[in-house]
Amino acid sequence: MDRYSHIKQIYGDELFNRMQKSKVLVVGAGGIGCELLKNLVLSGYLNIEIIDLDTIDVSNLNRQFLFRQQHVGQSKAVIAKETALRFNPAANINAHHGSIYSSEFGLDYFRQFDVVLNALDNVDARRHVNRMCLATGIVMIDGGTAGYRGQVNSYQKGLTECYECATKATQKTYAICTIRSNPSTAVHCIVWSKLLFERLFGKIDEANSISDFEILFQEKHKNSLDFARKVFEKVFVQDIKKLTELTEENADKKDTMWNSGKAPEPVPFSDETSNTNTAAAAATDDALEEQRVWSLQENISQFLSKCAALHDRKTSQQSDLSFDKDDDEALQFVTAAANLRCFNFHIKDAKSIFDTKAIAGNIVPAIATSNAVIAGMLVLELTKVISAHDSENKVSSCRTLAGYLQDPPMLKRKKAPVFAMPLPPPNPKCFVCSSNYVTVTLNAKQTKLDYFVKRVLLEKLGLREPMVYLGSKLLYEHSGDGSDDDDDEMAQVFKNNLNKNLTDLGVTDQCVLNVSDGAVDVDWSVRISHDGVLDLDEFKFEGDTESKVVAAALGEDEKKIPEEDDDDMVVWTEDEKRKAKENKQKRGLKRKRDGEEEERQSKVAKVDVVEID
Ligand SMILES: Nc1ncnc2c1ncn2[C@@H]1O[C@H](COP(=O)(O)OP(=O)(O)OP(=O)(O)O)[C@@H](O)[C@H]1O
Ligand SMILES: [Zn+2]
Repeated sequence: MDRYSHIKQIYGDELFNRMQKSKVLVVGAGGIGCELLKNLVLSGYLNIEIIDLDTIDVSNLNRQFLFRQQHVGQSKAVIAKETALRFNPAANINAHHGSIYSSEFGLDYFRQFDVVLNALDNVDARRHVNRMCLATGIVMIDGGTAGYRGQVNSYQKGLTECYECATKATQKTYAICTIRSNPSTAVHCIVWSKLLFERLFGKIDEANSISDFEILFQEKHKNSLDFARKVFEKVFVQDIKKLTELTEENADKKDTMWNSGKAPEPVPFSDETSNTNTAAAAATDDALEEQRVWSLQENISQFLSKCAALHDRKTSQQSDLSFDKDDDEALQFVTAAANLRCFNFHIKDAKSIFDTKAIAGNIVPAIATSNAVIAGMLVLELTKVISAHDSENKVSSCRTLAGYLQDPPMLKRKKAPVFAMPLPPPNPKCFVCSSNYVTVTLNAKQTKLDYFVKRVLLEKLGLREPMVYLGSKLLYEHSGDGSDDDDDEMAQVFKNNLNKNLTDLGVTDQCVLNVSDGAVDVDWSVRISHDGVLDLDEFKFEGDTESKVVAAALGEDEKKIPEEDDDDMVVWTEDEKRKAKENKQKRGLKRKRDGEEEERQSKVAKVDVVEID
C-alpha cells in the first residue's frame, strides 16, 4: 500500500494523475498558507511554487505550525517548503522569498500554472493577483479568514465575477456629524476619541473638524495639567453645553433629535472630581485590570493625567504623535476620552482598556482552526478545477464557500457552519473585468481635478453627474441642481479638491479611479497614466471613448452629448433634474442601507478611517 492509495480510492486514478501533473502557485505562507501547503503535498499535489515576502516572527508560531522557534527571522516561504517536504519528500516545491508584486512574477511567470491559490492577508495583494489571473486567464481560488469567519472563492475570467467585481467591505466609515455631535454607540465615541488624540497631539489635519482648539492652542498654560483641564472643560463640558443650547431652540424636538434618545449632559467637573491621584490608585499589575471598566471618577483622572503626559511628550519631542494601540498612554487617553463621551451622550456601554484596544486597533484574532478549515476547502475547490473536463469552464462545480465556524450561535440555530453558494457571474459594471475601462494619459502633477472632471469626465466620457472615487475615498461628487444643508460641508471639500492637482489628491501614475454617474447609473474605471512631458491642457485617451453613458441613458438612436453653457456645466432639462434628484436620493438610501448592513455585520468594528458619507 503506497502513501496515496486512500486518495486514489477516493478520486480514481485519472484524477489523481491529473493532480500529480498539475502545477499550482500558492501566494502567502502565513496562517492559511502553512495549512494549505501541508494539505497539498499530502493530497498528492507535487508541483508547487510558494511566494511570501515575510520572515518568521515569534507571534506566528502559535498557528503557523510549519515554523519552529529556531526558524524565527528566516524566510517563511523557504522554511514552509523545507518542513512541507518532510510530509512528502516526493513533492517538487519551489520557494520564493519576495513580494508577488515583484517583476519576476510577471504574466509569463503566471502562465505556467493551472491554478493560483491565494493565502494572503490583504486586499491589495489579492487585487494584484486577480488582475494577473484575469490577464492570463488562470483560475484563481482565494481563501481568507477573519476570526471565526472564513471564505473560499473561485474565479475564472468571463465566467464568474472577479475579485473586484463586488466592492469589498472596507474599513467601516461613519458620518462625521454622527461622530462630531450625535454618537449612539461606544464605537462612535472611540472613533471620536482617536480624532481628539490626533487633533491634540498629531499632525493638524484640516479634515479633522471635531472641535476648534485654535484659541486653546494659542493660550498660555501654567503647566501641562492646566492644558489638560482646559481641554477637558472644552470637550466634555462647554462643547456639550453648546449642543444642548442649540436643542433648546428646538424645544419641541428636544431629546428626539439625539441618536441616544436623550439630550447630552456635561461631565460634572470640579476640583474634587479632577483629582488625578485616583489614576495611580487604579493602576495595579493585575492583567485583569485591563478588562475592568473604569468608574466616571477614574475616567476623569485618567483623562487628565494622560492628556498632560502626552502634551509633555509632544512638547519635549517637538514632533507630532500618532495613535498607536500599543502605546499605553495613548490607549489610556483614548479609553478615558471615549468613556467620558459615552457619559455625555448617555451611552451605557463604557469600555475597558482591553476592549478599546481591540476596537481602536482593529484587532481581529487569528484563529488556527478557521485557517485549517479554509485551507482544507481550498484544496477541495482546487481538485474540482483540476478534475474539470471542460477546458473552457473549469469552475463549473466550484462554489463560494462561507464558513461561520464559531459553534455556539450556529448550533443554537441548528445551521450548518459552512454554506455553499453558486459562483456569481461577472459584474458588467466591474471596473476591472468589464469593458468600461479607459486609460487617460496626462500630467498628473499639474492637472487639477477640476480640469479632469470637466474635460475628461463631462466632455470626453459624456458623464453628467460624476462621482470620483480613489479606492473607497470619494474625491468629488457632482452636486446636481442644488445641495441640501447636510451636504454643504462635503461640497466645500469637493470644491477644495477641484483646485488640487491629481498627485496631491493621491492620484498618481497607474492609479485606477472608479467613476460612477448617478444620472445614468453606469460605472467607469479610469486608469491614470502620468506623463510629465505633457502640457497642462493636454491629455490622451485609450479605450472606448464612445459616450456609453449617454447611449445608455437615451437609447442608441437618441445618442447625443448634453449641451454645455459657458461655464462648462451641463444644462439640465426639467426631466433630467428630476432624474438626477431621484438618483441622488436612491444613492443616499443605498448608502444608508449599506451602512446599516455593515453595522449589523461588524461587531468587530473597524474604525480607522472616518469619512463623511
Ligand atoms: N504582496 C505579498 N507578496 C507575498 N506575500 C504576501 C504579500 N502580502 C502578504 N503576504 C503574506 O501573506 C501571508 C498572510 O498570512 P497571515 O494572514 O497568517 O499573516 P501573518 O502576517 O503571518 O500573521 P498576522 O498578520 O495574523 O500576524 C503573510 O505571511 C504575508 O507575508
Ligand atoms: Zn470584475
